[in-house]
Amino acid sequence: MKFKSPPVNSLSLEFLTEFSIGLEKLENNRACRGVIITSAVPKIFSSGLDITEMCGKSVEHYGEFWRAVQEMWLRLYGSNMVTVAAVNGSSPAGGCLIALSCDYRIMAENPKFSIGLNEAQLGIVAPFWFKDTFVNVVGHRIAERSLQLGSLHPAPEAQRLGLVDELVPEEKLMEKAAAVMAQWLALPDHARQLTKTMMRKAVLDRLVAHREEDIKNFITFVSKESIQKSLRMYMEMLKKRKS
Ligand SMILES: CCCCC/C=C\CCC/C=C/CC(=O)SCCNC(=O)CCNC(=O)[C@H](O)C(C)(C)COP(=O)(O)OP(=O)(O)OC[C@H]1O[C@@H](n2cnc3c(N)ncnc32)[C@H](O)[C@@H]1OP(=O)(O)O
Repeated sequence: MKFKSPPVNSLSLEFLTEFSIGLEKLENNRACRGVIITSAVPKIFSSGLDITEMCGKSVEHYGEFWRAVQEMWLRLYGSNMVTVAAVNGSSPAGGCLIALSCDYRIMAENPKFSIGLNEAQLGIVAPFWFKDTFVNVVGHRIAERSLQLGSLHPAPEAQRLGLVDELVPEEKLMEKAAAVMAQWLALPDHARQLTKTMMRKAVLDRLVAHREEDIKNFITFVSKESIQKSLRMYMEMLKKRKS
């Protein structure tokens, strides 16, 4: 799957819905045993959740948007397929969550590309299931420090922390991703799938059990004037940085 929503592959409601439907179709296709996720937008894997979806909209919209974010994660993190992220650009916040939800992460070895859960820098808080996914990849201590500081880690640092599994030159990324996919697909599906479920079930079940509460929390949180102000200021900062 190649993300192609310029300029930055931000995860809008429309993008998330299309991504989830795409994953569902592949999941139901018995001929498809694995998926490599990458980007067709130069230098950007995904800029994370579309901030405009969280600014100045109705309560109903926030609810619909958050359900779509949850749905995407439940499908990807809970997928029976082998999932490999070929991270060919920067990947903050929700973009990082997509990579973390895959079975294996390969990143282009460009120190200008960074990845991490930077929510704290926006004045917002990563929800518990973002945190759980992060902890399952890098461990509690690294996740705690990185989350509190809202760190975006340049590719070499991300590899040192275990946030990505390996770095390769950009031109070799897809070749390497295909080789990793072949290695994982060499195992019998049933054994690999049951193992994956065993490792991920508790974290998936936690969101399923608290899904409606999580939506309510998101709506309450994002509707606060202080949070709206932080998000508006962040968007202005992005635009100013450009000019
Ligand atoms: C206690 C209870 C807690 C419950 C709380 C529940 C939930 C709250 C948590 C919600 C979770 C949110 C997770 C997220 O994903 S938030 C999004 C975080 N994303 C970012 O911080 C990335 C911001 N973007 C960048 O850093 C850069 O844009 C870049 C990705 C590095 C690319 O840089 P560059 O190539 O230089 O491009 P520009 O910066 O010029 O951007 C082009 C264009 O795109 C707009 N844009 C960028 N990112 C976003 C985005 N995420 N959403 C919307 N729009 C974005 C940018 O403003 C430019 O627009 P203009 O061309 O119109 O100026």
